[in-house]
Amino acid sequence: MDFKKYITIVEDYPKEGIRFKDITTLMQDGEAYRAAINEMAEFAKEKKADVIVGPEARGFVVGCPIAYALGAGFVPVRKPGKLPREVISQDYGLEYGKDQLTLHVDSIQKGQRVVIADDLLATGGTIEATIKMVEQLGGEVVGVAFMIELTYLEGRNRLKEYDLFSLMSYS
Ligand SMILES: O=P(O)(O)OC[C@H]1O[C@H](OP(=O)(O)OP(=O)(O)O)[C@H](O)[C@@H]1O
Ligand SMILES: Nc1ncnc2[nH]cnc12
Repeated sequence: MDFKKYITIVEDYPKEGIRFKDITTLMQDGEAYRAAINEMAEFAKEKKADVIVGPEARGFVVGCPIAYALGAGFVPVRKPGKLPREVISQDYGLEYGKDQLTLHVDSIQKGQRVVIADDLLATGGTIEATIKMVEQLGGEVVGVAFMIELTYLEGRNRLKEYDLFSLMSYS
């Protein structure tokens, strides 16, 4: 399937100079959404993932259906103040800002095989911060999966040690 035809590019959003890749037009098409998730789920299955970890908010849209397809658990990574119990946290930078991510301390068991899923890889800051937290809890990151990779931001260079899957890329 030509997934790119379902993505809408929005110029200068949320800041001037950013070409925003909007996945909502893919999600609203049932066939395209299912086909995209199925391909990502196939990768996670090959990696024998026990748990899928996804960062708020678009990582939920991608990570939850992958977890469901595999019968694996889903663990949310959230922005500060959103998880109700004890968390670990990690600062990170974005293509258009700076933030912090958090993860429940008891969400990953030592030695669990973890695939991290998100809609898009830009600078890699979000995923790098997520990986650090998963590893801090003793999880083994066996793969990282994205719908979209922005190759010009070279996020992949920060993830050299990890098996990376992306459905489509923009250069
Ligand atoms: O590779 P990076 O430079 O870290 O950028 C990619 C991240 O940016 C977006 O999330 P955003 O923080 O905008 O949050 P949202 O999913 O809540 O919209 C996107 O969903 C990725 O998680
Ligand atoms: N260009 C972009 N489009 C959509 N989401 C993003 N997250 C970071 N950069 C992005």
